[in-house]
Amino acid sequence: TRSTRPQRLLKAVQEKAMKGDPQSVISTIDYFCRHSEWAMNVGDEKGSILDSVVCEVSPTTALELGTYCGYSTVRIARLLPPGTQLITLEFNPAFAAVARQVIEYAGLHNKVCLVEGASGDMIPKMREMFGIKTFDFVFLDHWKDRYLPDIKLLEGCQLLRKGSILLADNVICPGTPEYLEYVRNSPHYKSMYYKSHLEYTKVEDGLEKSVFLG
Ligand SMILES: Cc1ncnc2c1ncn2[C@@H]1O[C@H](/C=C/CNC(=O)c2cc(-c3ccc(F)cc3)cc(O)c2O)C[C@H]1O
Ligand SMILES: [Mg+2]
Repeated sequence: TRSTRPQRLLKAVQEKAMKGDPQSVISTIDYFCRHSEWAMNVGDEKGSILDSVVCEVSPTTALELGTYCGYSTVRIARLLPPGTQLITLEFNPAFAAVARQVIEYAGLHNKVCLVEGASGDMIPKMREMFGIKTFDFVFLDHWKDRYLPDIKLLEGCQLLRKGSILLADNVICPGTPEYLEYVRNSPHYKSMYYKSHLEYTKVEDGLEKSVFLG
């Protein structure tokens, strides 16, 4: 049967990127998505903004919602100092299988824990599974209608602390109107918008960074 797009993306990484070199894995995926097949990775332009926020926060504990092929997982994990951990949630086993191999190829498996499951089920289990007290940084890039319920769940499970940073992809395209309205109007968040473009296109999109105020 015909391969899937994530499988073809993985093949490009295994054939063209340098094993153990996260930057070459990132560049290979960006080249593949720009010149062969578009895929819904955060991409190089928004990825640079993601990099700058991760470096600014330099989180000890980080959570990613929606691994997909592991592109942003590699972007984040490559910037984390030793002893820190990125937990990434993915409920599609086929995507998780590709992501595991992309993360492994980049040599970042010791910094990443990919958990197969739905965010709504797994978030309440974070403390018991990982001994996590709170998350310093959360990257949201999963189903857009799950952004708002999941941050309310993070709040409810006391997994955010004063100063925790949320960074959300696609707040313009495809768009996350309920989420934006909430983080921009709630007294519990200070929010700012980073204008950019939809990955590999000229269409406007952006990232919303929100600081939890407690
Ligand atoms: C609840 C939950 N738990 C765990 N994993 C979850 C989950 N919901 C989705 N996931 C996983 O995250 C991934 C989903 C990501 C959803 N992202 C998107 O739908 C998405 C779509 C576009 C886009 C823009 C314009 C267009 F014309 C077409 C597409 C661009 C993007 O950057 C995106 O992230 C894969 C899925 O299995
Ligand atoms: Mg996205």
